[in-house]
Amino acid sequence: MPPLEEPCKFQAFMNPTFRLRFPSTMMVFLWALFLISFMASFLTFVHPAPRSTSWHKNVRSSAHIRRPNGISVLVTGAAGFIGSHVSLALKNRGDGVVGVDNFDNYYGRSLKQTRRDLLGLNGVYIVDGDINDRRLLSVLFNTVEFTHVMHLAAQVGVQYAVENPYAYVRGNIASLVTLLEQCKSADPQPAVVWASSGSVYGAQNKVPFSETDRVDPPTTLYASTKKTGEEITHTYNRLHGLSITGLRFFTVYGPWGRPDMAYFSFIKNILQGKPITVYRAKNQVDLARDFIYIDDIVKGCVASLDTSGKSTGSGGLKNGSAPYRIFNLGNGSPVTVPALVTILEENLKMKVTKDVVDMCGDGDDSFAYVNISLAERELGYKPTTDLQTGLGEFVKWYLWYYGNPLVQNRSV
Ligand SMILES: O=C(O)[C@H]1O[C@H](OP(=O)(O)OP(=O)(O)OC[C@H]2O[C@@H](n3ccc(=O)[nH]c3=O)[C@H](O)[C@@H]2O)[C@H](O)[C@@H](O)[C@@H]1O
Repeated sequence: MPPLEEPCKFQAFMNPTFRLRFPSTMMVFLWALFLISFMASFLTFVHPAPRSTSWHKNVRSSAHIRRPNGISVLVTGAAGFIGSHVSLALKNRGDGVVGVDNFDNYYGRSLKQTRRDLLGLNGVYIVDGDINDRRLLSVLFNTVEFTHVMHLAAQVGVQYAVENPYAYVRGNIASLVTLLEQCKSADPQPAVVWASSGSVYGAQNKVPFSETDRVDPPTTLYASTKKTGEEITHTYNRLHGLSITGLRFFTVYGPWGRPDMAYFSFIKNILQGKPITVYRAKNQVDLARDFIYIDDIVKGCVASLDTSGKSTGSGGLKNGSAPYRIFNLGNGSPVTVPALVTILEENLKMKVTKDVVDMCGDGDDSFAYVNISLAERELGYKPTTDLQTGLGEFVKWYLWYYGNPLVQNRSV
């Protein structure tokens, strides 16, 4: 330590204009005090400290279990399409449910805020936060002893990945690891059920897709992040004893759905008298999807939670093997996009102009046809809503929620 009167080495690099005379001990103390308080207030702003008393009260009340042998679930992405439906179903049967959602504006916030408000009326509290925030997760897990985590938060959308690839790394990989790290360290550890994706099957020719098939190569970045998620969760199962169930959702649709998806954007254009774009695969083959109604997906999610088995680790160390499962959740009956459009036209009693565009390359999976026998056997999963009925329910909801522009001349 140089003698006090000698200017310390650090000052040799400071801009002469701001070079200070070597401060007295009191000055050093005051500077240090200032810097500590500045950093503390900055961190409080950027990383909010544990919430207020009312925040804890809301979280605890929302997590309260009201049925014998009920479960207490943290639902990530709870303001999302599937997340909001699953949260309500769990709450209605008497489970404890706490949601967390970052309310990102991928497809606008207002629909998410409305879903949040409706869940609030049903006793489900959604924390406005990002699961990449380790402090927030730590506070949540110190406030509630979650038995399960239903991880539905993700950056979704197949095409958007081309525009904003970084959102998929942060939303589907970084956030998954942050969440799993918290689950690993929790005592007791929760069981984890999370949203993988049917798109992991990529350009596979063997149909119908089965869980035992090799899943590569994925054809989109979105699918790659979901496939990576399956590898990462497998690691946390083997190393730390987390019970993991991955659900490969296919094309989920229904009331309160996602405006970025085809069925949703189609109805908007039809009602506004605008044309729609119908993509076709190479060789002018119609694209087909395994459309699955939201109520059937909710049953699959709840059954996965109920059969998850227990995580075995404590303090991050594994004590025996824990279940690792993957299930296809679809309908098992692919429908082409033109057929979907026809059903919408019949429901609306309107015709739409279709701009048919042939896709170049592998920017999308042309065909999705799924084998759901494993979920049927292990989860008692049985889809009951066909596309005609499901789309009818969606159209009714859409006209109720947005109003019918042909009637009220309201814009969506
Ligand atoms: O199966 C899945 O895992 C994925 O299903 C959907 O992805 P996708 O099937 O591509 O759903 P849409 O974006 O609604 O597209 C459905 C079909 O309509 C086609 N499409 C889409 C938009 C459009 O304007 N025209 C059109 O023909 C797409 O190419 C696709 O074949 C969801 O958006 C993903 O989050 C989900 O992970």
